[in-house]
Amino acid sequence: DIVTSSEDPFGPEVLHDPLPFQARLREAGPVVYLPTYNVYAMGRYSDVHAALTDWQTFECSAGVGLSNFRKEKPWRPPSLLLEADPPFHNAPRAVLSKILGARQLHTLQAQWATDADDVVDALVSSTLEFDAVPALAEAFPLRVFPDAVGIPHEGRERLLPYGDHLFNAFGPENALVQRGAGTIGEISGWVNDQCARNVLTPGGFGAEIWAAADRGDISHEQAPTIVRSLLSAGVDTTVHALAAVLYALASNSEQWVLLQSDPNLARRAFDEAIRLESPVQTFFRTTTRDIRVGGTLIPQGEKILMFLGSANRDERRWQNPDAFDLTRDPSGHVGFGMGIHQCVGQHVARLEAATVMAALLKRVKTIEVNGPVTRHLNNTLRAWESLPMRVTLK
Ligand code: HEM
Ligand SMILES: O=C(O)c1ccc(C2CC2)cc1
Repeated sequence: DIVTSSEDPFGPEVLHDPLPFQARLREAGPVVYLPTYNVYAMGRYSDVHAALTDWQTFECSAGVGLSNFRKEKPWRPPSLLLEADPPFHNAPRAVLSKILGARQLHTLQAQWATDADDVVDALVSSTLEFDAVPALAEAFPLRVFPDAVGIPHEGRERLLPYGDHLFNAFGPENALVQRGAGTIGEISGWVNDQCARNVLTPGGFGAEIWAAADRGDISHEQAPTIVRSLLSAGVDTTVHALAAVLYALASNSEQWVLLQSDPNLARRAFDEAIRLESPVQTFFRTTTRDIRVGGTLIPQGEKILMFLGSANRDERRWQNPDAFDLTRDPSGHVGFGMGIHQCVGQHVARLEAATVMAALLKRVKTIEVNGPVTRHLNNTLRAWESLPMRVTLK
């Protein structure tokens, strides 16, 4: 009674345009076995949501990529949050929840608003036609986030390639992973060096993690790996999420007009863009026991591939799922995950996006796509290579 599919979700065709495959996956049933990778795939919202919120049955400590850490050595020491389960997950999670919580970010809000105004003003005073990927989606997070973490300025250009390889490495060892393999050793060494106490600026997120170790909330051995979590999860994700919301607004001019009439819709616009594009497309879990899903018995110890992007466009859960619609309530989307591992940095991401959109709304009258949009292929990220845009000013 096992439904199977011989399609390759990590091949270039599906990575380039995942929507047709995801529609077939949802149609085929709650669980579809993919013999190509010996994994069980879920594409429907209800099944993905159920797996994300049942951490006892669908564990993370065997890794949240294709590789099973119980059978293969991880390419880097496991994350103490992402690749950990209770009880080991609890303390590191509590520490980051406190440091990255919405309340803490008020001090950053004013500074980031100024940074966003500076980036937008400098851009539109030099040109009204630009590629939004380098000019905004990369420029703003790389200007504000490394400083918020408190790492030195030297070598920050390594952050994007580090994240690109990290997200590729959750998938199979295909050409995308091989492309990064040559430089990841040097890049990882640099990333690990940025997690040391003595290089981190006082008051930054990194120093706060070390202060939590001084309080005994975590151990000093754990502190650098938790700083590494910020540098791993906090850059490429926000870059491609920002590109997603800029693309959505530029290609749905009536939604841009709606946003201009009510700037408070900016946060909803970001979450709706994350629902629609799902910058983080997929993650895995490993079953801790035999479990029946739909009509399929999944044995213990099997890898489950959850398609967050598919769940976020499931017609069983969303009306007119493929529309970017600021009148819809996007809450409940799984673009930040769900349950005990739900993105602990989501408030940071939302603040970055809200400040950029506020700065654009102040200066820009119209925004439109002004040339071919190209994608950057990655095993896990729905990522952008180029987003040519044209704006007019107020
Ligand atoms: C729009 C940007 C972002 C997206 C789409 C995103 C997405 C996600 C998703 C889907 C998960 C759950 C992974 C799973 O269940 O296996 C997650 C977890 C996580 N995210 Fe984010 N993230 C974003 C930004 C950030 C930022 C800015 C930070 C740090 C400041 C961050 C730090 C983390 C960490 C540490 C975890 C692991 C949480 C845990 O396992 O308890 N993320 N994120
Ligand atoms: O803790 C980490 O290293 C980590 C790495 C990547 C992510 C993805 C989901 C955003 C989350 C956490």
